[in-house]
Amino acid sequence: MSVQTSIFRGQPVVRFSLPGGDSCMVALHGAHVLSWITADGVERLYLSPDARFDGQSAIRGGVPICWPQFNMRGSLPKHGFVRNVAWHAESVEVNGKHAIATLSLHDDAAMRAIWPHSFRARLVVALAPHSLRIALTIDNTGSGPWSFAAALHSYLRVDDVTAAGLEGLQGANRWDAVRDDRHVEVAQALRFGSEFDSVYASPAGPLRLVQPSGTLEISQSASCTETVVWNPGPVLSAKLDDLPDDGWRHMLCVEAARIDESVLLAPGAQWQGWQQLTVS
Ligand SMILES: O=P(O)(O)OC[C@H]1O[C@@H](O)[C@H](O)[C@@H](O)[C@@H]1O
Repeated sequence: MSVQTSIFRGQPVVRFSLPGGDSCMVALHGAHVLSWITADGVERLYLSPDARFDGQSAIRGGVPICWPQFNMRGSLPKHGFVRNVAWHAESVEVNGKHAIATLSLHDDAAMRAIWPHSFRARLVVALAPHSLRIALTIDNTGSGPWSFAAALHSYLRVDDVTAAGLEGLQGANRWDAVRDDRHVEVAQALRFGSEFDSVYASPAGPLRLVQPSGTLEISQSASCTETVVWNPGPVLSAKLDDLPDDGWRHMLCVEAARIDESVLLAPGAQWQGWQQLTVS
């Protein structure tokens, strides 16, 4: 059965919702989750009003999928190439209190020209009351092993990032990419206001994004061994032409990632990584 799509800013999207009112929208381009609105009408993801929707560029906001490379750590385009191509909408199932959308991507000649491996990627977006779970599954469909990095690069919407705190990383090993400095995190709650770009060794427990308006719990699979926290701050925000100058104030990226030790996947083997967001 084919999946019904609609058009959002010129691009095909899949929309689904629960009887209680929670809803979600996913672009086929990049299998990019663009919106998650809870039943109280609150949008939980940040999507830049200046994001490019040209069917080629990475979309600024929502949940970009970074794969098979993180950032510039390799010879591929920044954050890999799957956020720049159209995925296939496989299915949307709504049953009772849950809705699940599945999108997939297979290697093709254009991808093999820059990364000569056979793979299948699948993104499962599961919506439940007050929660969203995004799971990326990678299969090696080729005849030799290959390795990759990955990140679910979620842009969480915040009312004012300077009034928010991110709890749960105290005691975690941190690489501060802005200062190129490694240390153990001492802060009970991270605070934001200038450029923040750090890779943390993932703690065992969930993180909490605490705002005056409420708290979002963020958890991730053990297979995602790092958590990236990114906010461009006012100076970098002004330089990014697909983000308004004050965009930094309304977003915080908390990314479930696999970076420092890449995954080595044997032929026929499978890997999965997920992030779950829960409004508490
Ligand atoms: O602008 P892009 O390619 O989407 O990347 C945004 C940011 O993504 C974060 O994951 C990185 O830690 C940052 O260094 C990077 O700037």
